[in-house]
Amino acid sequence: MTAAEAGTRAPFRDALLAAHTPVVMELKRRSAHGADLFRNRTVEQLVTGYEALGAPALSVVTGAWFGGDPGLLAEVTAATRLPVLVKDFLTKERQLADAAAHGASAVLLTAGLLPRTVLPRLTESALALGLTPFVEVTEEEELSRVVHADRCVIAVNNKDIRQRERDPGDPARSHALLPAVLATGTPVPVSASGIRTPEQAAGLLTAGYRALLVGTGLLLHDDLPGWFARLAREREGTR
Ligand SMILES: O=P(O)(O)OC[C@@H](O)[C@@H](O)c1c[nH]c2ccccc12
Repeated sequence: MTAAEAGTRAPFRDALLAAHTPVVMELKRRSAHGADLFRNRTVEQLVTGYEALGAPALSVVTGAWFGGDPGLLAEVTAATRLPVLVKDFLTKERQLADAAAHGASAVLLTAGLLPRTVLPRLTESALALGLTPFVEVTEEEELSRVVHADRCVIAVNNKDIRQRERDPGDPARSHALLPAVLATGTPVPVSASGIRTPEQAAGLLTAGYRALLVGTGLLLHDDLPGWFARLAREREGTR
């Protein structure tokens, strides 16, 4: 698929809002510890598997820390019509334009790593390019820097990006920050990273998160239909 054809993709933010199974499913080649996560599967096989599970959107880690490379985005967007989020440490307008040119629908903006004035500027550039800013925070204070929250996805990262995500991650952070995230006015609060079990996932959705982002937990699980069936049952039980 060419980037022009990719214009038919649903906007990333809207896809999450409309999702039946609101889990952004991630393609990440390696864990922060260097463990192989693709496990001999091709991009195409992973994408097809995620689509069959009802993914509303995909995430692809292009950063070298996680075994990624810039070509991975084009491979993923060529394999799917789902909206795709690029996860990398993006700091420049040029990188956002490149992501858009390669078919991305959303870009990661890491609030804690960007200088105070840069986050608003990149948020505006992303919106002007038709990209959903996926703004990731780890602390309440970082939320005060967010602009245009109504047009952004705001995600709480349960892992510590300053430790290069080598910690296991704790969904308790998402539970603690939810009121502050909602107060920004984002329609799509997301909990990201370190979500391993369907029980954790259901707990976060029941608490009020509109969507989740899961990478390692899915990539290392051998019965994903079972994982999602369990998530559905857990959510049903709390309704
Ligand atoms: O594999 P996990 O624990 O489910 O996490 C996914 C995702 O959030 C993580 O890959 C990530 C979070 N922030 C990032 C920044 C760059 C690259 C990757 C990331």
